Amino acid sequence: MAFMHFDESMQMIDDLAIKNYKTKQLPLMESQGFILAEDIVADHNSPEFPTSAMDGYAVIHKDLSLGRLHIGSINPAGSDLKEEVVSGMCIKTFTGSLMPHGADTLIPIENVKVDGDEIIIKTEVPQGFSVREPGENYAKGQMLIPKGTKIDFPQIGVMASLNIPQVTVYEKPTVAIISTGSELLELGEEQTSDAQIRSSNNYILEAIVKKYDGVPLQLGCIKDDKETITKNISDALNKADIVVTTGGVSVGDFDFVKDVIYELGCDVVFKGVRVKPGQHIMVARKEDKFIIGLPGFAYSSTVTALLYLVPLIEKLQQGQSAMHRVNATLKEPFIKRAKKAEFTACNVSLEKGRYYVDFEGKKVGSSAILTNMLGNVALLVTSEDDTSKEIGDEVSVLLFG
Ligand SMILES: Nc1nc2c(c(=O)[nH]1)N[C@H]1C(S)=C(S)[C@@H](COP(=O)(O)OP(=O)(O)OC[C@H]3O[C@@H](n4cnc5c(N)ncnc54)[C@H](O)[C@@H]3O)O[C@H]1N2
Ligand code: MOO
Repeated sequence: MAFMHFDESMQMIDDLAIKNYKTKQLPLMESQGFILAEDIVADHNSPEFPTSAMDGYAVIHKDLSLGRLHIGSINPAGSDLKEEVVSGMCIKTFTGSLMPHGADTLIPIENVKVDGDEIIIKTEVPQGFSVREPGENYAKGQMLIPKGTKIDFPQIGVMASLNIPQVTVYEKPTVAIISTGSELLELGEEQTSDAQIRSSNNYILEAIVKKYDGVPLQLGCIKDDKETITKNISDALNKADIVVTTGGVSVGDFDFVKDVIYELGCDVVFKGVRVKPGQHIMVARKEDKFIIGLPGFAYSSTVTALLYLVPLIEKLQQGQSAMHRVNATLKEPFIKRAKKAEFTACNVSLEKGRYYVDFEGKKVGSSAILTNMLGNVALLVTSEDDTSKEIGDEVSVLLFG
């Protein structure tokens, strides 16, 4: 099967339609970090009534020219004052108090001198000064937070002010993680042969899932044995919304994962993309569940998880992309090595509002070099039609958010 263009594979992920989204209700204070599954619309004005924004005296503006006003009464915040301001008088009013009826302006304490039960106007203020009009913060019917927003402190605050104790959110998808490879040792497992290597893939994937709003279900490492792989993937598919595997997707005699995915009766969205690293990537679906077969190499599985797994986690929650592309200037030449879309680990720095890219400390070699992901890392993105680049050239860089 011919490998597809990287952009086409991205478009196919984008076009995947979800039939039934999973949502749930959460108490407001447990909803931080979830994605909102309902529009939040104001059901009242804030403030509901004209409210004082300073400590001072509520007056009728045209009375300021009288120079002196009688203090009729006192109106602390929280009191439901019935008395009205009439010409020639004022009511002492505080920050957060409702403006008394009749008054249109609040003259601050600093602008007057108190003389017995009267105030003397020292410095006038314009009409309406320090009066918060109804709807100043938000107006009844106003759409405040659209569905699809990730809930963080500003949303929590605004929803609290709207008296929303329960909120409908998308469930974070459960992502089952399986690494395949008979050579793999889990964390802490004793090494018994020189042919064994320590697995990093299933752990880095768990961390990626957590960072990008999924719930990881760590299933560890399994052997390159077709029966074991079949059983583990089909069990995982029952328990999770997304199953992600690493290894076993290329052309070796023991690369069973791709065959198992076909044999489980999944619809293969694509298999094989002109991308480096990760050309053997496989994405399949079974109704609203997904299986992603990532290549075994540590750098490949990490990059392809960011490119394909993260958007699927976001898609199941109607979320927005946490990663974004920016333009940057090359501080070193970049040698284009493959006629594929390439994602090359680079160092990114921000200087005077511009991003710069260099490759200091980054090794050129196989897709096993996971340490290239350390440091202030981002991915330099080039397309299959790009050629090598020079110092000073503008390039596109993917930041991890
Ligand atoms: N004849 C060909 N050989 C290979 C091709 C090809 O097209 N023709 N493609 C190469 C590319 S590109 C990649 S990427 C790998 C992908 O192979 P698999 O996905 O089948 O992965 P494995 O062979 O199982 O493993 C590859 C490599 O990664 C190590 N590995 C595996 N799992 C882990 C883990 N959990 N943690 C850390 N490292 C892991 C494994 O030991 C191998 O060294 O195929 C190329 N070959
Ligand atoms: O798929 Mo491989 O990741 O290009 O090394």
